Amino acid sequence: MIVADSLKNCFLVNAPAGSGKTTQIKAMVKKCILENPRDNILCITYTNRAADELSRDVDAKNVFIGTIHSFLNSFMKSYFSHRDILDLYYEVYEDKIKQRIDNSGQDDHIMASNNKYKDKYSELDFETVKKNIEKISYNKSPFNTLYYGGLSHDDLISFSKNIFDHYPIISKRISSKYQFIFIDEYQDTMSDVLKIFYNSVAGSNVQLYLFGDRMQQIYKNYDGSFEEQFECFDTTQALLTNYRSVTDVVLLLNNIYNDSPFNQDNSPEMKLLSADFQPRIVITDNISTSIDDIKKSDSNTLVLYLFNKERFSDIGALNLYQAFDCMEKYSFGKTYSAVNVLTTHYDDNPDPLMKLLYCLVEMVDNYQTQKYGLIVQTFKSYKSIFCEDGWYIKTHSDKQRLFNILKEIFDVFQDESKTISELLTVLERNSIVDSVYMEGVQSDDENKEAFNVPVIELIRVVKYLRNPKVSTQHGVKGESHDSVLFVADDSYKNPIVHMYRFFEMWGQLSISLKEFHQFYYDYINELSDLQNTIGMKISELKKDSFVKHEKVICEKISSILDQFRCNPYFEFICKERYRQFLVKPGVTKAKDCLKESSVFGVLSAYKLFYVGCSRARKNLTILMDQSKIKGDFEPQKNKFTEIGFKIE
Ligand SMILES: Nc1ncnc2c1ncn2[C@@H]1O[C@H](COP(=O)(O)OP(=O)(O)OP(=O)(O)O)[C@@H](O)[C@H]1O
Repeated sequence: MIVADSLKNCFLVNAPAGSGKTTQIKAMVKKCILENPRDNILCITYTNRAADELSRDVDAKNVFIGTIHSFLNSFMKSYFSHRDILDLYYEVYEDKIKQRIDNSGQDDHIMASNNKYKDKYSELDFETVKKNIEKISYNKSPFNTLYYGGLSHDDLISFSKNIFDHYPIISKRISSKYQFIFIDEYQDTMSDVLKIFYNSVAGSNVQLYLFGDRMQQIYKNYDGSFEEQFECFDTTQALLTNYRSVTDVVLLLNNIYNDSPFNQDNSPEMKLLSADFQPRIVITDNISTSIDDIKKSDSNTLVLYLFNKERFSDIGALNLYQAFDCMEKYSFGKTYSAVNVLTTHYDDNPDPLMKLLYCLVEMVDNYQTQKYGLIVQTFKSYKSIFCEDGWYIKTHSDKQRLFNILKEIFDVFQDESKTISELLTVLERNSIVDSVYMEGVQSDDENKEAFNVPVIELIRVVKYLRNPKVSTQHGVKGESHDSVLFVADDSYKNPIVHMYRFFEMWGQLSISLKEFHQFYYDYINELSDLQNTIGMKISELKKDSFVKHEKVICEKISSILDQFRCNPYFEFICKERYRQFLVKPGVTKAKDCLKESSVFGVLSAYKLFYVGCSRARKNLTILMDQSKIKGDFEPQKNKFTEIGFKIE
């Protein structure tokens, strides 16, 4: 491993909520431009929206602000037609290309795309594909177009990493081009991306800054494999002023963070303000009545709900939730959950089907309000989704044709009986969506369930998300409000949040994120080690497979018990289940004690609780459901009081 600490050119600025990280990056970029006008500056943001926000008043040619995809797309372009890189491409993708040519599963969509290729080039075999690809490109889509050298979102990153690993000289070109590199939201950045930059700049004079807050980690992009490198970063630059909240809330946040180097003081302006009441815990036996009462006393209260199955059910979008919730690609452990993809704006939506559908919902809105210019702009901005021949207007008749198509789409959305499948048929008939994109959406078997969902459910979710008075766990970041009401809730499936178990643990333990995270990563390493040994997921164990692997499983359980013997997190969350297994070993008990989600659920509750509280500028209320409280409430009550809440 390359050690950077002797060079002191890698900085990790982990700073709590409201400490002005985004503001600081902007200020540093501007300072760099002024002080080092000849230097090049690279600033990687997590979303396109964040990039737009950051670029708003930075206007200099030597600054690149964008997502990792837009950066790699621009940086790798010149290498993508190089012979050696093309050879690496064929090496990496040969099997996939050949499998697609063979189409042994007789997939209709693949057959159609193979025929299309043959129509164009008269034959289709691996050598022909090789002969015809002149360069590789990023196709800005979730799907690879491997016959044409097109890399999808995921493969742009994995293939670029492959290139950097094979050709360190190309990796070094990042550090010879950029003198300052900033990465925002490092906690949600893939380890591969962190490694690309770290490996490039270590040993150089380039200054690499990672900004973010581990406590606000939302996605499962980061897999814990950059921990050793983090140790080499200079962490002395701190942002310890909170510009968002009044003193009571900041003191509370410090207590939740429970890590003295990250203790914040609030700004002089915020010190002058005071809340209408001390942060409070309200315990109720009727959540919805209490929400109504609180909103009546302060109608501007922002209500933070856990977006879970019940919430989708309440807003009339249960079918949509269920269709996505059963998809393997959004199951527990994957980067995104069903809730992520259903609550993310189309700009940054990682799911191809939802990105397309939410784009259409917006177009339909614009159609209704006759903002046709905005519709054309959306078509233009998403060239990988929409087929230019379908929407391009040259003549009056093109205009009329497009208008008719929009009307047809609008009518589908107006009809409560129509399904997503019927909407897709309209799109296909009118060739408005790019054929590769449509093929990707249609041929993904996991989407089948979603095709039967009524389109009206999409509108209900979008409308709900637009309400400025409610927010979800994923919409929470970046927002703030004078009065916040955090509704404490559990969710045992997608998203996994064990809030009341977290409260119970908190009553008994002094929790710190660093130690809790470390335990989580160490623990899941053990679980994945076991899964690798038995060659299957623990959750898929059945009676016979358990018997087959019983010896290995029992050994692992004993070694985990030994390894985490004195770990307070393990003791609280897992130990009882392990004990039960030892009393009477069996498949159910084994699955029960080796469940990653029991640890993850409490960890995610801790982070969510912090993020929720941090959104309040002045008044903060936590609403707890009496019937969901776990264990003895007395120690929990003491904990809440000790950290700055009053209990009502
Ligand atoms: N130096 C500053 N002076 C005054 N106000 C500031 C300063 N820095 C940030 N702020 C304000 O404080 C608020 C929080 O800032 P910002 O969003 O940059 O923080 P953040 O650390 O990125 O937040 P979070 O991590 O909670 O999303 C914003 O309203 C911002 O305008």
